[in-house]
Amino acid sequence: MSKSKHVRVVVRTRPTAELADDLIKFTPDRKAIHVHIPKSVEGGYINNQQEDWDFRFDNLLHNASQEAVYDECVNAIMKGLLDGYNGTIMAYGQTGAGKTFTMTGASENYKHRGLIPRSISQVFREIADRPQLSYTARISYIEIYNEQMVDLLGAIPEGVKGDNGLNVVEDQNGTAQVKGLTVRVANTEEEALSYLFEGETTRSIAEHQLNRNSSRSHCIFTIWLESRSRVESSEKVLYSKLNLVDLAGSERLSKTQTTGVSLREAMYINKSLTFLEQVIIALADKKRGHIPYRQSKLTNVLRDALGGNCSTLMIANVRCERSYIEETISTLRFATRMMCVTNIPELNVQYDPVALIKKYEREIRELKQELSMHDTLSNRSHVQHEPFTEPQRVELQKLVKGFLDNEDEDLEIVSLRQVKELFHQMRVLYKALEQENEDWQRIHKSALGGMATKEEAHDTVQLGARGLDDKEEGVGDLEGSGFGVGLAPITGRSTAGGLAAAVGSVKSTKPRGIQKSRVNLQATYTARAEDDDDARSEAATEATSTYRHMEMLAPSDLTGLLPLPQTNSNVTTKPLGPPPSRAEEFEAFKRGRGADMSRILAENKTILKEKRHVAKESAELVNDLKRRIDELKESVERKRAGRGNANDLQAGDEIIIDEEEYVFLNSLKQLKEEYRTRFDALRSTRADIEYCSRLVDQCRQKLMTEFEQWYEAQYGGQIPDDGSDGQVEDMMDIGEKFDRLQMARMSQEDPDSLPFYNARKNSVRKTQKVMQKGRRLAM
Ligand SMILES: Nc1ncnc2c1ncn2[C@@H]1O[C@H](COP(=O)(O)OP(=O)(O)OP(=O)(O)O)[C@@H](O)[C@H]1O
Repeated sequence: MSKSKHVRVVVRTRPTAELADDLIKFTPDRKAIHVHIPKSVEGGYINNQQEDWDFRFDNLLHNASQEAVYDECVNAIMKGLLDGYNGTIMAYGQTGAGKTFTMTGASENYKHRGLIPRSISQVFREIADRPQLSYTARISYIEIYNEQMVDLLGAIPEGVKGDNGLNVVEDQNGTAQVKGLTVRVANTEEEALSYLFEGETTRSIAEHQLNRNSSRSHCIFTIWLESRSRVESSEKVLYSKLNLVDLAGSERLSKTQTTGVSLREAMYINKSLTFLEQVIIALADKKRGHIPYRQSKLTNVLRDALGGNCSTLMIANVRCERSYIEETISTLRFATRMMCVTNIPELNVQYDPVALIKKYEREIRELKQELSMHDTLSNRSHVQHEPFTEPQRVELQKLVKGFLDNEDEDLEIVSLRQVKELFHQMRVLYKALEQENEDWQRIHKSALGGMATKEEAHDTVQLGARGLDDKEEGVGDLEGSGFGVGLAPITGRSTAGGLAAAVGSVKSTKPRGIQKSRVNLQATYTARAEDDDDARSEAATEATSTYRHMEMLAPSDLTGLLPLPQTNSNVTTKPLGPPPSRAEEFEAFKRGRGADMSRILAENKTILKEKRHVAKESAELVNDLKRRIDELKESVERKRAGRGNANDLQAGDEIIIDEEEYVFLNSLKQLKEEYRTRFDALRSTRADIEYCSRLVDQCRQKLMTEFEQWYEAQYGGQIPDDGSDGQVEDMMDIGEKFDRLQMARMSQEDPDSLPFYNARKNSVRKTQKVMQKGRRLAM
């Protein structure tokens, strides 16, 4: 059924007592017809060009019974229909040649019933004979009259115009469908037959009401079948249909006029049959690309029967009386052309999505069972095939983070699902980093915009000489002096002069008044963990999240709290005499106009102090852990050395360790885990400290800038009565004072060392900045 097949054509003659046997001869094999019309004959036939015609068809049914016609025309197509192939049987011929008799038959006489009722009966018989399949039969019946479609199973049409809501559309497979057509389910043969009769009734009512001639219309009765197996997987659904088409009379226009058919009707009939002929000619011409199906409703609706995926059969109904010889030749010529049309019958299979999903679920279940069996047999029982849970995702993210931080040398790959999740987590981290970077730059820009020289927070907890970034020894290495917590070395500090020189103010887009800024603090340090342990403790996460949403007041939140300096000389009232000392005024300023900022500065300092304290304790703990780890490592090394040379071992020999070494190794593992946890917590705290320091600096800067502006507005460029240069000693915190003292001491001891000192300080600062940036990017 998958090979191309030409349209089968069977000629059926209407029985007559006046057979023109001198003009029409049938070959003994009943496959061919010879028509002979001698030139100058009486009776009015015009035949100047040709005398003889030979037509060959698939079969000739002369004086055949309805049953014989059915057996010849329908049996093969019916079998295909039940198996999922489409079929079309159409009756073509002049008016009165027996098309309707062939297709519908005489409704009052059971013996003379036509192909449609016989097909219905056989469909239900076949369905009953195939209990292994579940069939659904549906019926539709459509009439095309003057290029208008009428749904014969729908409401009786009220007017002659329009298609009564019917529309020919193409589905996704390019198959034409009549949208809006009533398609009724027929559970029994009787039900299906009742639809046929209902359609006939509607047709005759319409004929009567609208003054139609039913022989001028095309009728398409369709049996739709849907089948699925009751025993096998039922997601496979077969769809098929059988079109039983009774075409309008094919007589020529001149003839219709003589028989009283209205010109308009005759033109429509002629037109649609001409289009049918054009389609058939186009299909017969293998070089033709375009087939003009859309020219008429008939060809559009029947497109899958004409050069499509249907098994198609045409019954050419002819009359063999002398007076109809011309029409008979015309019908036989059309039928001959029709034989050149080839169709490629195809199985119409679709898959029920719901049943398909059920089937796939079943298959997946079975495959999982098989996979888990396989895993067990190949010692891969830890491999997970289910989607990852949220905690597992968090764990994987930690793994990725450790890998990116160089803490873990390798990521152990256990399954494709895990690889995908790792990549996903990598993307998540990358996005977070990008966002963080953007946020940081924004904060940095707005908050530090005014800080010209004081670039680094000077009270930051400093690492020891071999700090967090020491790639070889790791954090807290005692040999490298471990963590140093407290005052930073002098190289890490800025000068009081630098602080005093800082100018500018921080702009804020927030409304006036204090606002708390929620800042996402993310540890920005990169450190290499010493060993290849991939387990990271939850405590680290907790430690990070404790400060993640720490609320501190940023100086930018205070914009508008401080009084704006009054620069308008008309408004400012300058006191007479030398201005008071800046220090005194600054103290007064902190109690008055700058009270809020001063308070916030103090609060931020307190928070910073607390965090330093936490960091100090944390660093001590980490150092202690490191020391214990080193001790244990040495003990393990000693044990190993005592075991002798590993080279002495033969292949397959097992290394045996004693109980003490086992305890050492166990403790070592636990200590390392704790070390990582503490280390992560420390790193998180340090990130918080860095941020807090920055805030403290900003607050201080803001307070001082506001004060300077206020002082300038108050006293202009007057020299204070204390003779100071305007620097505010009181504004310096202990770190700044320390810096200054150092500077003073060094300039006293060796004034030449100052440039060196300053250059080194700047270089350290730059290096710190670069490293910080690198860490941020690596996170
Ligand atoms: N094979 C046949 N045996 C007996 N009677 C027939 C046969 N073919 C046609 N007739 C009779 O001929 C008459 C016209 O037939 P029918 O209506 O089927 O022609 P038609 O081709 O459908 O015409 P129209 O195009 O007008 O619909 C009917 O009365 C029908 O009973």
